[in-house]
Amino acid sequence: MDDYFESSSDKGFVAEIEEYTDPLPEKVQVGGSPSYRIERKLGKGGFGQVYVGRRINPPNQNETTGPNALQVALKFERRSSKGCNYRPPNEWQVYRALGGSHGIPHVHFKGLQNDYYIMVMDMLGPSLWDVWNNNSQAMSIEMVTCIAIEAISILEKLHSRGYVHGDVKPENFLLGPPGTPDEKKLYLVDLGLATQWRDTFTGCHVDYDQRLEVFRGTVRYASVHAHLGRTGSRRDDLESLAYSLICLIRGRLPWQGHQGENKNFLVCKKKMDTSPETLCCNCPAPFRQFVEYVVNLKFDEEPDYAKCISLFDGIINPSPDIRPINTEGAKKLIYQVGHKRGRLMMDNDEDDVKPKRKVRLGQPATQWISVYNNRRPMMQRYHYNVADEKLIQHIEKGNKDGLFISSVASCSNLWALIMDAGTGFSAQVYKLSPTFCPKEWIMEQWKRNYYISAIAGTNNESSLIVMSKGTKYLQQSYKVGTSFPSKWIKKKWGEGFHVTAMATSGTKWVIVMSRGAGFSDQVVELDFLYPSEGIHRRWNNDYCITSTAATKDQAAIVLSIPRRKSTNVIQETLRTNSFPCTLVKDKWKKNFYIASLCYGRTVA
Ligand SMILES: Nc1ncnc2c1ncn2[C@@H]1O[C@H](COP(=O)(O)OP(=O)(O)OP(=O)(O)O)[C@@H](O)[C@H]1O
Repeated sequence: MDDYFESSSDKGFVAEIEEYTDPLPEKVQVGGSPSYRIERKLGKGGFGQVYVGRRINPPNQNETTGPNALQVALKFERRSSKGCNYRPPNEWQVYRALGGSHGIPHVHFKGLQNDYYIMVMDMLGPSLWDVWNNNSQAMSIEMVTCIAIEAISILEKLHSRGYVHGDVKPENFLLGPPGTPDEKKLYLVDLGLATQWRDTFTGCHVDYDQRLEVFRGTVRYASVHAHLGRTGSRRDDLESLAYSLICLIRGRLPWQGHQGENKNFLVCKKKMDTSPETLCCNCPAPFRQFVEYVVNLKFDEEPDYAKCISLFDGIINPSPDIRPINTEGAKKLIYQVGHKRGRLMMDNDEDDVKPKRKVRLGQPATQWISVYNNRRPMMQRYHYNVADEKLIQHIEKGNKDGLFISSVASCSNLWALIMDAGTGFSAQVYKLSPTFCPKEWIMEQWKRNYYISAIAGTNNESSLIVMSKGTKYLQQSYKVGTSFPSKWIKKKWGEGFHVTAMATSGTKWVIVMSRGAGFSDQVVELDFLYPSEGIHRRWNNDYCITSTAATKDQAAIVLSIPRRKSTNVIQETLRTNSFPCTLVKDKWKKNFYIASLCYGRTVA
């Protein structure tokens, strides 16, 4: 029997900066391109590095863009880098699909030379981050407004081709080369993290998933869903754009400055805790409305790009010619949509962009989360607000009536106890312990073939552990951590274990995993609020909730597919400020019985 007591140090995946030791080739010529000499460095990112390439034998005519241009941008990625892993970079394929479409630079040649994958692309100008930085770290509202509407149109185009960018940020928006007719044009570069939101063959939206251990993107601008490892979709690019715009106006985002191994968690928590009003203070109202709209988008919802653009109508200079950024793309988009509807401009009053529900109010709420399973009638009993010394009475009475404990939870250091006749257990022991998880006692019971079947912890570290005989489990293991141990769970899934119980104590988590749990698959929904959308999507895919736990910051819901498909469970959930006494009775009348219970974070 193995157990784990170390605190977890799970960190999201962040692109690692690579240091290059191999020299770059002196002369670049790939895929039938002209030969270039490498000049100054343009920038260095996560995986690649970008240089100016100047033609060695330039033709007489001086072209600024296109395959014959005198100067090009050369993006190098080492073959052995993490991003490539001896295969052409993902970015190549995305540029093949998108290069040259509105707001995406042309890639003219690409190929492998020496140890490098090299991409030859149109040379562009400074990034928005450079412009902001060179202007004493400031940018006018007028400029940011133009960027907003043009960037939305670029994203619309990119999304319409089935891709999401995955790393929208000021550093990845470039202007055209200074002193050329394109100097006011906006471009989006770095397609290295782009993924498809639409399946090429079926044309359907890709499936929703949450893989907590995966983080791709840039912490400062990442959407909350990206932090939480959810499959990227169109809403994420728009959320990152919103953060980029606010950062350009305000110079700073409220979640900057966090460091250390918990950075990802703290930044994400702050994003959830910051209301659109607070985030957008000192910004014109359309920016707040844009934030409210994008943070409320569903996973597969098609954003209304034209409406987003029209939010900024009132604060943009009506004359496009004197705008600091070329907004041709935005104009075209509004025109197309207007045309479809038989008019040129959107009528803002008709159906305004309003959030359907407010998910981020900046006020954390803590509630009871109770889960009910539809099953054959049985006796179930609940007790709540139970003090330590009263526990024994309730448990003994329940046992006498043929009931075993099925769930336990804690609120304000008092216990909630669910006992019922349908557990299938043959014997049960419990321990009320002043420490979170009393290792010796648990090991002792494991030796006697009892397995943990329910567990709860209070804010002051005491815990109630229930261990039972007659479970299906073959082996059990648990881990206590100061953050949700997603990596450990993933590892144990690989060894045939499934989560069978969870609890929290303050900010600590304990996860119990068992072999032989009778599940064919399992997923975790973790969020800074009750993950309603994720739960519904999982329910639609035959998962049902099998464990819940929450801290004052986060709620974790484990959902599983039973191995025996005949077990067709119908589930309902409730979130209530006080213990749902009368509601439970209503559920019983309909043959729904409490299957899981916890107290913690529900809405932000
Ligand atoms: N076509 C271009 N013309 C001019 N400068 C460019 C061009 N492409 C990239 N750059 C510069 O190089 C920087 C890094 O490029 P890019 O983002 O494509 O690389 P990356 O390694 O994928 O970076 P990261 O993933 O960290 O954002 C950009 O921020 C920009 O300053």
